[in-house]
Amino acid sequence: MSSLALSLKDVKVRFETTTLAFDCAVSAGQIVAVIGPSGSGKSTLFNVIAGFETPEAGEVRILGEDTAGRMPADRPVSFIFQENNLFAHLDVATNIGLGISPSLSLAPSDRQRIDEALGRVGLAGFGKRLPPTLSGGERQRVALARALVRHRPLLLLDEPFAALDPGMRAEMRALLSELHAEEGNTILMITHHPEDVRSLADSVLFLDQGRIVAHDALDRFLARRDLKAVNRFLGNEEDQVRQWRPSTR
Ligand SMILES: Nc1ncnc2c1ncn2[C@@H]1O[C@H](COP(=O)(O)OP(=O)(O)OP(=O)(O)O)[C@@H](O)[C@H]1O
Repeated sequence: MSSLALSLKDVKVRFETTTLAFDCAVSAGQIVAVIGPSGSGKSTLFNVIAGFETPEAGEVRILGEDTAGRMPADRPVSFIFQENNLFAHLDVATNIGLGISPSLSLAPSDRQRIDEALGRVGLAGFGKRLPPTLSGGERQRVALARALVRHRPLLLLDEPFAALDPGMRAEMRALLSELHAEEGNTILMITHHPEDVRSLADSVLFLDQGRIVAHDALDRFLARRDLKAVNRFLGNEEDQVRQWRPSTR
């Protein structure tokens, strides 16, 4: 049996008007697409895993360790959002350096790691640039470089390519796929885009009304017809479902 990167057991989050409940187990090394209708709880799930939201009950384990009481910075997790991942007034190298040391006490070897990470994401020589002078795709590459130098085993991506044009989205997917092959990390990715799912995901976590109602290998998930919420989300027609299905990988 493969080891677990993540497990949530009887986790409950209560907001004023709604309660969310999460149970799941994710094997190490997987890329998991997190999908579901708006308001189904995808961001809340990520906030619980990253430690930005404290559940009122239940257990969140990352690599087998209970995360109770552990601050976000102390969790073995990196997070990339749709936008605003970078400090606008700090240059690119410094933004990446924060991934190594939040107090920016960087040794010469760390500077070398930053340069290597920049090269790895196709941004060699960009270290002195300020984020507002970069394109959206370049900024997301910097965010990926910062995640790279952190070497955290769990990477959470919340619509990381949403603001990019289709060409850049495809480039970022390819880059993410390469980095995943090198790092062997576990990736959870919230996305609304079928092409993200079909080109990257091993499995799908599907949320509806604050619950994880399905967690299946991608092919199995797309073959499901037993859940109304999934049918509603994917559409009933075969050509609607087909856009989520990998053709060649
Ligand atoms: N801080 C909060 N206070 C009160 N309710 C909240 C809070 N955060 C989320 N919720 C509620 O919890 C539910 C799940 O929200 P969440 O943002 O996790 O959904 P989502 O699936 O990420 O949605 P979207 O795809 O639209 O971003 C929603 O009903 C939302 O209104």
